[in-house]
Amino acid sequence: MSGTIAFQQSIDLARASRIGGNGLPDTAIDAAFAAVGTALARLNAAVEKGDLPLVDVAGGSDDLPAIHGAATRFLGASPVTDIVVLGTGGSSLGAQALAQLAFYQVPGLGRRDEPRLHFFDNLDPVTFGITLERLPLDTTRVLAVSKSGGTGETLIQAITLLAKLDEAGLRDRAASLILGLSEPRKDGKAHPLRDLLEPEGVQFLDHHTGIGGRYSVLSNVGLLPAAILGLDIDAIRAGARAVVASLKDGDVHAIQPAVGAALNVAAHLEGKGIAVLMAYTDRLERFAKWWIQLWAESLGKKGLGSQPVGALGPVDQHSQQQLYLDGPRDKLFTVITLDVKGTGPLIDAELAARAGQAGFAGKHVGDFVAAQGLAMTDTFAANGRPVRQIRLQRLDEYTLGALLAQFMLETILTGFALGIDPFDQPAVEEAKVLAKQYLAEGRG
Ligand SMILES: O=P(O)(O)OC[C@H]1O[C@](O)(CO)[C@@H](O)[C@@H]1O
Repeated sequence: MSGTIAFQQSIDLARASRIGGNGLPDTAIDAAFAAVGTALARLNAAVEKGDLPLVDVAGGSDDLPAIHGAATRFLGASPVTDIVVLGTGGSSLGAQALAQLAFYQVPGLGRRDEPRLHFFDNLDPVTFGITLERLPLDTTRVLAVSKSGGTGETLIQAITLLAKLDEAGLRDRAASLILGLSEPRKDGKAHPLRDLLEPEGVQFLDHHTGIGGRYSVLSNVGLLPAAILGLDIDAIRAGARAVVASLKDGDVHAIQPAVGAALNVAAHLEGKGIAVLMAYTDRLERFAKWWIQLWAESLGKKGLGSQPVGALGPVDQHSQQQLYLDGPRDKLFTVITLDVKGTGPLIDAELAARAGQAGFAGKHVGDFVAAQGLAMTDTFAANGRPVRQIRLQRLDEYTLGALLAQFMLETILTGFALGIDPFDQPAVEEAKVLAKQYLAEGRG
């Protein structure tokens, strides 16, 4: 039996019938649901045939003991002060989204406990150089992730790190300090990351060959770092499983990824070219980053697709709200709120009165944030800006697993419904190849 879906979704305030003429007309939403119904049948048939391993993995649990075991071996017996994850795009962003549950890079707070966590998904000579100097290498563990094994950034980081170990007299310990995660070597073919690290004795876990990087968060790519951080990966999967199981529920209007896809398809039909995801919790800041890659790389093809924008509430109310409410009517908004009423520090009544804010008195910080999320949603609607609401009771592993599954499935269904292949990314190769050529030629 599958569990309950960890969030509530409503598209009511996206409808023109609710918010006026600039909302999405029912005719567009009905047409979108018809297209998504066909897309859903295609998706379910592909799952049935075993052609969509990402869905099997998201809904399964057989591989979890192996991931737990790998996490234990990775940490080893001696104390670990720092964990470095090398990898970019889909080899990093999903793990970062999960790591925010353990307060990784949460704005204004960050993670204070050891092991410290470093995701090097962007290549910056200054940042990487300084961190390499500062890292206590003998108590650092490195996870090098790349589906293809050929990504320049990841390779350069791995090469320089290996050289640093050498310099520190630790190269003979590379096998216990580094773990790789990549596709298996194909017969007779070069595999740059394995070719680099395996001669040092570095072990590799296999990246599922049938799961693209941006869809890999619920595989060992996201769950190994999560397990290393002590997150409950079984609960992450359980949350995802509930969403996956709902795909067979029958009524397309009640299947949450299908509802989300229909909304986006309707927005497409109405010429809204920008999708904004605004979450009212710091711990979903990386989730938005993860979704941006998922959405952009999956759907931005052949002149189609919408521009994903990540926003954080309430801070972006003080940055982008003016444009959102009064700028071009080209956006579909998704507001994710967390039930934070009654949580956080109490606002002292006397001090609130002194600041002339009697309305703050006796309230909690969470009461204000909850009021802001609702006020923002209602203001979108009042200004005729279509907005989808996703409400979370709590933010934990189960909920995040559900959200990750929801947004991956919604993306696939949107692609299928619009006639876009959501699994390839033909355009990204060009600049990658050129960059390696320019590097060899000394250009830049
Ligand atoms: O996991 P890899 O093969 O290193 O690729 C990293 C990222 O680079 C891309 O290929 C884009 O350049 C993404 O699709 C992918 O997630």
